Amino acid sequence: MSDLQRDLRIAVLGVGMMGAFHADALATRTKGARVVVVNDFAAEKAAEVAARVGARVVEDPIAAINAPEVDAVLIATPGKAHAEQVQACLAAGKPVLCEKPLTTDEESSYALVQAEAAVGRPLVQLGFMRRFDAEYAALKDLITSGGLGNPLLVHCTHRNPAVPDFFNSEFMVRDSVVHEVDVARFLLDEEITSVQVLRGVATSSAPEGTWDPMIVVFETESGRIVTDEISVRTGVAYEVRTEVVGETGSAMIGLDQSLVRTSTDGRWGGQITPGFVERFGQAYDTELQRWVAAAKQGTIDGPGVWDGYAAVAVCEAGVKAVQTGEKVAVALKAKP
Ligand SMILES: NC(=O)c1ccc[n+]([C@@H]2O[C@H](COP(=O)([O-])OP(=O)(O)OC[C@H]3O[C@@H](n4cnc5c(N)ncnc54)[C@H](O)[C@@H]3O)[C@@H](O)[C@H]2O)c1
Ligand SMILES: O[C@H]1[C@H](O)[C@@H](O)[C@H](O)[C@@H](O)[C@H]1O
Repeated sequence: MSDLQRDLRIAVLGVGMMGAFHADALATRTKGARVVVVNDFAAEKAAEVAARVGARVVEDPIAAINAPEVDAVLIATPGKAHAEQVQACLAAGKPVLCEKPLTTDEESSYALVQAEAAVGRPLVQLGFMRRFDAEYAALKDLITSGGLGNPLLVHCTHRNPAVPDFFNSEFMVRDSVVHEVDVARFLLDEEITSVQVLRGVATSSAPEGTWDPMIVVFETESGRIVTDEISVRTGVAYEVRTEVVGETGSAMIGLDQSLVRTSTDGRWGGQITPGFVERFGQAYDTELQRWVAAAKQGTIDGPGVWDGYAAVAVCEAGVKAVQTGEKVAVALKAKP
């Protein structure tokens, strides 16, 4: 049987909330894929997921990547573990789907850009799943086809109902705002050149010293402005909206994607998606299916290592902007 005919054999690293979701999707909903190795620092989580998907546990993450039966790797460990694990995938020449953020600092992200360039082919795909969401794809098509005229402004809203206390303002930028950084780059097809963060009154549920919500303002190479409201403790639901204002029209997505309006007892109402799995379920599945098909051919099909690096560089400037209240310039290094 040729490589393209048999299932892609995957190692999943980190089977917490996101990794367990991806492992189940690979095992049950993705064509041509098989999870053969599971790794997690928490042995009981690894054992539970491995038993469910019919894989074996490998206790060391680097050994899991290098296991001879593994063709490709999905990394869903926390961001601070990504640099070493993605490097190991590149060293082994194995395609990898790495959850965002690529790493937690610009230098280590750029080292991965260089390491992939040394390999000579794209192997690293980033988990910016919004690019695979039907609404974001339609918005991108509308812009590309000229349906809004020249895009002038992008307004984003990103609200999570609740997060753990370690989610301080810096983490909000690196882990949450990173999605809008990629959305802006994807929709406008240009780099971000500066970041400013407006820090207002914080919600009483935020820990001392954490600005939640914040308004992040980006400028792009051509001078366009992108705004992002990031709120992670609304206590309400998962709300992700994006509006593009162009010269001849505007378009907004995420308004009521799952809002089934019901009318009973003289009242009307609906439900907002409670979390990212409900909102982006289709996007995660499409992302995985396309990655599996590409990885079988030894490549990627989606945002790559440069997109991961650029997003981390913008977020690093964003962290400085949070700390200082100043507008901070983004200077990307050379693209190999
Ligand atoms: N694309 C999305 O919408 C989305 C949603 C949620 C999380 N994420 C990303 O997925 C990643 C994981 O987030 P999560 O919410 O699932 O976190 P989590 O804490 O629920 O899970 C992380 C798991 O990794 C394990 N782990 C930690 N360090 C490890 C290491 N060095 N090697 C092996 N295992 C290790 C932990 O024991 C834990 O089980 C993060 O990068 C996060 O930003 C993306
Ligand atoms: O890791 C999660 C995930 O990326 C979600 O999509 C985002 O809404 C959260 O803010 C973030 O913390």
